[in-house]
Amino acid sequence: MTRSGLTDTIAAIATAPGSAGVGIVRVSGPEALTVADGIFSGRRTPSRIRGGRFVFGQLIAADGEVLDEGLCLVFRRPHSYTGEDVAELQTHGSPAVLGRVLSRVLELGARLARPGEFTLRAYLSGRLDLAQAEAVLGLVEAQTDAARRQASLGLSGALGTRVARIGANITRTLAAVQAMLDYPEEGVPEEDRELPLQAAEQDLSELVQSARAGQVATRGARLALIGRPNVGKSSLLNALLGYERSIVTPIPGTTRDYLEAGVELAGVPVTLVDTAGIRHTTDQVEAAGVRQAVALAGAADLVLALEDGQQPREPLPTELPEGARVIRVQTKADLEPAWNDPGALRVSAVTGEGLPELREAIHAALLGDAARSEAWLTTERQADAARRALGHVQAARTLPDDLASWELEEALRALSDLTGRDVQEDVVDAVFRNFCVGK
Ligand SMILES: Nc1nc2c(c(=O)[nH]1)N(C=O)[C@@H](CNc1ccc(C(=O)N[C@@H](CCC(=O)O)C(=O)O)cc1)CN2
Ligand SMILES: Nc1nc2c(ncn2[C@@H]2O[C@H](COP(=O)(O)OP(=O)(O)OP(=O)(O)O)[C@@H](O)[C@H]2O)c(=O)[nH]1
Ligand SMILES: [Mg+2]
Repeated sequence: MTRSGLTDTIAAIATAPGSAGVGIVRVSGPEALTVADGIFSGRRTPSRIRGGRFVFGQLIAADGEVLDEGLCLVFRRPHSYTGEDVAELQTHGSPAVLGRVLSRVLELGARLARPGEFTLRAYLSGRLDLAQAEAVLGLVEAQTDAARRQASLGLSGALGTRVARIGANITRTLAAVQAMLDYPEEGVPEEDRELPLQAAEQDLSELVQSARAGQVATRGARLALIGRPNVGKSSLLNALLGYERSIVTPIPGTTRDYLEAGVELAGVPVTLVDTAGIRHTTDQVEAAGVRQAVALAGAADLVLALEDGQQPREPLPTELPEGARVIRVQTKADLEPAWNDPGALRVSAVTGEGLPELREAIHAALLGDAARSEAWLTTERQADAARRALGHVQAARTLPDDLASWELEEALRALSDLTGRDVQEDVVDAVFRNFCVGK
């Protein structure tokens, strides 16, 4: 996508394909209002409508046929989403009406917008930074409330504010370091050099940690139920789902193959994975299931490690993968417990006791403090920039002044990549390629 096309007037259907009460064709660019003049007939022609106002009228084809009745809503630059003149033609929302309106608009001189081009123009006119543009995409694609929430925070510019604060701290240290290099005899108070950098490091590492939660909220998480045979894995999966998905019997070794089911937990799309009970066995089929269970635990974002609350404790014959996030669960809480461990959540799949606490713990493990955070990193591109900035800040804290100064400059460059103020064109193109036409 080149930036030279900004003199073009672009148009697209802005609403989803299919039938709906209302549909919108959006036109943006220097000729937007004169293009709208050619199709819309009402009390005022579009180029005479004031910004922020709408007029009711008819949409007219080239041969004079009335295509539909509708509204023309006008925005005047720079007070529009794109920062350009914009006319919205709001019609009844059928593909037939919208298709005719769009082709008339194209005949009148607009060109079909490329994917994301309206938002690209908002970015190029300085109305949105790149992280906000990514948040727009997140809002359009949000499938859950958690995804919507973080995208909405991103669009508000909260991330930009936070990044600016980090940048200001790094700049303060950079100034102090450079002053020390230039006038070594004068000396610089430690709080001007060390404290802002500490704050920046703290802020950046929180941001980097929020990236995992941000991606979990958008893409969802895999949660594996692991434990010895008969501890109640399949029963707990069914209880979390609210329906009988997995077979439950009193016979140990009931689940042999793994099984997946989707559910929304605390606003996050979660895939629950039921697995074979882990034990040493000579049965080849069961042994394959056991190997699979261990592998599934390794691939999961979170492991629920279940132990039978009513049986004497017996450790798993295999170690859980290193680094796995684990919630320990003591099952069958409705029965007399055979052991006590404050580190395990007591849950009953039969009475539902402990389920709310378990859901809460899952939410906390998946989203953690990021759930309350002011701004999250939502894309791998942002996470990468934040990690690079953090690496340079950490390096600067250990290096002598001349080298530290270079690291700090690199950190500032990585930060500006994050919100995308002066980034390379190919980075911008990669972001907007993911959009749909009309956004
Ligand atoms: N009909 C319609 N609904 C929509 C959009 C749209 O383009 N059209 N949006 C598109 O994504 C979103 C809203 N985003 C928008 C952001 C800024 C402006 C805008 O005109 N801003 C001007 C004027 C502000 C004001 O009057 O207070 C400005 O900021 O100067 C419009 C929509 C969601 N709903
Ligand atoms: N009272 C009580 N019984 C439970 C509870 N959860 C499971 N059970 C019983 O424990 C037995 C085993 O339950 P499952 O859910 O099949 O256990 P599992 O861990 O999936 O077992 P495998 O698939 O064989 O590894 C069944 O008889 C269940 O009815 C519970 O919370 N309370
Ligand atoms: Mg089972």
